Amino acid sequence: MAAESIAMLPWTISSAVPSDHRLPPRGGLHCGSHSHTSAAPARNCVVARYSSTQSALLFSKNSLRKCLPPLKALVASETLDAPSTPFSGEDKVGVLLLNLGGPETLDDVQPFLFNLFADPDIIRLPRLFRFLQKPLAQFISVLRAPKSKEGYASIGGGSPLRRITDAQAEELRKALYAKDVPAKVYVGMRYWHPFTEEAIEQIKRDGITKLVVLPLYPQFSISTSGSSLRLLESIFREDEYLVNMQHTVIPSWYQREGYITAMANLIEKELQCFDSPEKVMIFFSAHGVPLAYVEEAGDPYKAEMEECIDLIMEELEKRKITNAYTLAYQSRVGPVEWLKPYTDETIIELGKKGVKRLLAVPISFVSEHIETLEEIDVEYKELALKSGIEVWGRVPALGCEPTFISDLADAVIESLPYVGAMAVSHLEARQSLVPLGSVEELLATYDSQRRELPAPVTVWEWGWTKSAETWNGRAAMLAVVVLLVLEVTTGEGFLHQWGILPLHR
Ligand SMILES: C=CC1=C(C)c2cc3[nH]c(cc4nc(cc5[nH]c(cc1n2)c(C)c5CCC(=O)O)C(CCC(=O)O)=C4C)c(C)c3C=C
Ligand SMILES: [Fe+2]
Repeated sequence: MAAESIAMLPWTISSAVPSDHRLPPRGGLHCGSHSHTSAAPARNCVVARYSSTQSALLFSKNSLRKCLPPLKALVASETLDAPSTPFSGEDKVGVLLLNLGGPETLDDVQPFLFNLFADPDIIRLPRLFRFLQKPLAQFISVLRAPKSKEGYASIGGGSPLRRITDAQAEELRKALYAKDVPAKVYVGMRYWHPFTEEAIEQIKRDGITKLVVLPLYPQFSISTSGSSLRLLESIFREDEYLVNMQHTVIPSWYQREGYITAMANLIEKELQCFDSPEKVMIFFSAHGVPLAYVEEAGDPYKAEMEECIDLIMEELEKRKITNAYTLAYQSRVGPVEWLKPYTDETIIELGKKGVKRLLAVPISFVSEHIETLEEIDVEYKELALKSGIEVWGRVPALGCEPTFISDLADAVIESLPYVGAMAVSHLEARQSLVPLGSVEELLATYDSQRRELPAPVTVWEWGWTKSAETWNGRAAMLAVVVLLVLEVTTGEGFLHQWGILPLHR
């Protein structure tokens, strides 16, 4: 998706954490971060948060090493509960893979887009205007559909996501079985079939007693895993069976050895296709998110992404592969600032700097999808060749790569003793296993940043105060309504400029 080609009203995303789902205040810890620049190996950044009442943590082995003193202190002050639920033969284990979903036919495109834009984790309206969420989603999805259909038509008439995710589920089931863990594996999509609700119905019919929830996004973002977990939380809350079913969530797994190895294998293999592999710049392209998600709402996505890339580069270094590399963010939407640098601008810059060989590595998603098959393979390749890059290559998405699937199976197995445990308190568990927690705990972890914003004020103030945010939001919505009316009546404006509405000839 080209940045300018997506219809959305991004100024509505003033904050990505809905206040109506807020959980009680908890303690929070941030332990460092860094910015990432081209070719300079940025060292391990940290995504470590904790809640003082229940210890849901998101961090990796490496980040733990860096943060050890404060975390040790934290652990010492907590009750060290053993994993509470020994795993018995009576248990029926289920694994729920969460994914985004994609339209399977061109007729699915508009309703799929409606579901996406109706998600408050994608478009956030100020509270006063929440009732407009669905009409707005309808409006934007109808406007966007023709362009989006073009993209899906060019990749064969629909998204391959369901087929690939189903295959991953089947391979994961087999890998678990081979490791003596018979389990059923379900697929729950956020915006298209099979919807998460459908998967949950099947889980209930099958009488699953222990569930491992595994979002298929290596790095956590409010807009992806967060959105799916929020949905899951609301489904769990309303259902007696589910309230009593034990579960645990693996919120992100970008730091796992098997995943890192699998990514490094793919990169190493693809480098061999170039005539001078050592002269190739490795170009990690991650899906972007609006900057406000990271800076206002505490989305760990950027930090996790940077750490993930450090780990992959460290692994490659061990294999004596020391190529220059860089990270950029693709698929931005509308005029607000998204995570930078942007992929398209970076490609142009690299061309200007005389880089001749680029190997694109899609890093935020484990299946081929429209943004790899169309945006990277067609749009960015074309841009690169125009910008002076002479040789372009692309690493395939992981799909059903055996090392990767086997590692996912290990992640599930390692999480099993913690299914149903209220909190993960063991230092070793935190150090060596996937970070775990219940849906509720994990949703609470990314609330920490927001609580650190200035206290609510009653008078108008400029800046990021709650009052200012509210009034900015209201003013923005009024402006949106006025602009939309003007746009439709005059045939001119930003939607036409972005190519979302056709220009009058
Ligand atoms: C980690 C991956 C992804 C993040 C982060 C993400 C955030 C995000 N996306 C949009 C808007 C759209 N996304 C669309 C499709 C889409 N997005 C991802 C992944 C991430 N999105 C995937 C895998 C897909 C589906 C691809 C497929 O094959 O079907 C679309 C629709 C596609 C189109 O119209 O071209 C939109 C729109 C936002 C606004 C956002 C963060 C706030
Ligand atoms: Fe997206």
